[in-house]
Amino acid sequence: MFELRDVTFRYDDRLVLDHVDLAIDHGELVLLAGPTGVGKSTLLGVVAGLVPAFTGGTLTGDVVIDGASVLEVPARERAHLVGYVGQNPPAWFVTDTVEEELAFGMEQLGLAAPTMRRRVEETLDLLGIADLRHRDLRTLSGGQQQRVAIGSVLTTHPRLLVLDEPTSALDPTAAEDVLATVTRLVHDLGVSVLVAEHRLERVVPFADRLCLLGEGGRVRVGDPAGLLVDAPIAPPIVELGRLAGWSPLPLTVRDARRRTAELRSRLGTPPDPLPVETGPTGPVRRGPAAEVRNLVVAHGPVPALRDVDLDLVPGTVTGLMGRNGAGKSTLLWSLQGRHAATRGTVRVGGDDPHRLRPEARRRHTGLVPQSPADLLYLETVAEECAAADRTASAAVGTCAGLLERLAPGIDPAGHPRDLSEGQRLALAVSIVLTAGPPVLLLDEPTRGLDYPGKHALAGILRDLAAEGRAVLVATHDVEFVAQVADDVVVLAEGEVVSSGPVREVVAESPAFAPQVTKVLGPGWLRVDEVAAALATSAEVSP
Ligand SMILES: Nc1ncnc2c1ncn2[C@@H]1O[C@H](COP(=O)(O)OP(=O)(O)OP(=O)(O)O)[C@@H](O)[C@H]1O
Ligand SMILES: Nc1ncnc2c1ncn2[C@@H]1O[C@H](COP(=O)(O)OP(=O)(O)OP(=O)(O)O)[C@@H](O)[C@H]1O
Repeated sequence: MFELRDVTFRYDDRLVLDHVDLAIDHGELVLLAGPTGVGKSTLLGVVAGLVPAFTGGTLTGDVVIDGASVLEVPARERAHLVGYVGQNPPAWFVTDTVEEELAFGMEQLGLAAPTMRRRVEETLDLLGIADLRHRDLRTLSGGQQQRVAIGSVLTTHPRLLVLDEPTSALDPTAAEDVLATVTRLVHDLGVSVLVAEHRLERVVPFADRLCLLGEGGRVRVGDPAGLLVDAPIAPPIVELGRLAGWSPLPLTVRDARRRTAELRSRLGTPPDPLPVETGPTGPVRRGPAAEVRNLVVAHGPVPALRDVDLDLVPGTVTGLMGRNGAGKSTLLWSLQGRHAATRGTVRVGGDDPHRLRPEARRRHTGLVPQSPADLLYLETVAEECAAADRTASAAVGTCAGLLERLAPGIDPAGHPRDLSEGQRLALAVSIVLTAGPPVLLLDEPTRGLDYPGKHALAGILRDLAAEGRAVLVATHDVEFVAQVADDVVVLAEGEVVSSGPVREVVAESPAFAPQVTKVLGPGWLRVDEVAAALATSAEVSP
């Protein structure tokens, strides 16, 4: 049994956790949720012994594991009790290769060699990374790194597993597999798990209880379905349930499907029926802002992209999806110019971006990288925003205005290093969007963002597209794609395996379908469409 007892934590003048009590039983999975920057990572850090030791700030209260206080036990010595996976796996890697990383924690615990060997093999299989075992950690894709990080704590068989946004870099299928693996440990070994996650749709089905952390640092803990009735954050399926007046709220697609007959009868046909084979309709599209033809890009012997064709059209938001390691980031960096084409061509605004100087590249494209900290180098948030406005010759306050829409309430005098993951991402996105180049590339831009933040980002990207920009978003967040994308391109092992209008592509593939499509069938993507259809049908038949 694990407990936080009356924990209060503050950074100087900012109260982050206010008299928090939380108990987690053996074999229980608790989901921690709350708005961007509210203090979820801080709470997990308290449990793992990182806060306040590595962050500063003042902590009162107690952290208890199996009846004994661990407050005075340093993080390193808590490692056999608490397995912690942070938000940015590469920052935590201590070795060079996948196998070494999986073994490292066990070596620290002094486990016998045969045990270590067995657990490494088991974990490689469990997480589907056996073929990566000898790879250099730095060359792995984001999702591959995430799996290794989770594997490296699983091998130590901790009593409590603490995971900070473990699924944000994982493709939908991998996310489900990893959570199922964790749940199996919970059940078989009685491990306790505390997971912080914004994508509630992914984790709620696995959660025994929900802990909601609100502004002001107060928590509410309880049964997920009960708490979500009026929680400020809710996955699409819960919003759908609230709209339809379902009680108790369904938390899984399966539960929701059983209740849809009545809702469907009120809904009529989907908003934008699947296009029939009559060719494109709608506004005439202009020529592409970026063109990729027969592109092959190899990192060493194995090509990461094989014969890829892609057009990015002004006025369009394109979602780029596909399994971990499918080649999404490689494609973005090829469009940006960092990667050279091994074969084939890339043209952005008519030029080969790889041959351009950095300033010229920036005029053509803006890229928000997977690790947003790479873009930040100044001392305060305000300085970053002012520099972004100056560089882009944008009106003073442009960048700060974008930031306020994405993640409200950030202290402009704060250091970017002290931002939460979602706040830092919002700042990086704001800086790139301030420049407003004709082609915008975003690599997994919803990490750390709560539902309102994602909604705001979707709105901003739609506005930029409406101004005539071409936007390409690589993401595993199927709900975000449903909100923002016109078209979707799916990569598999470096090849384009499907592309077209979002409604068609996601309806064809269960892995990429958002919850509303899974519940109501092809044609429906978002809760707001369902709400609009219900309003119309109420007008027609009062
Ligand atoms: N060293 C620090 N000094 C001052 N404030 C800090 C420091 N570290 C974090 N903060 C602030 O504390 C708050 C909580 O941050 P935390 O990372 O715990 O949030 P979070 O809920 O995990 O966010 P996200 O959803 O983005 O992951 C944020 O507002 C952040 O700006
Ligand atoms: N420097 C490198 N050396 C060897 N292989 C590499 C290197 N960089 C990337 N790769 C491999 O190329 C493939 C494509 O990687 P990429 O980062 O483009 O995938 P991704 O679709 O963005 O994945 P994710 O969704 O996990 O972020 C992966 O298998 C990755 O391991």
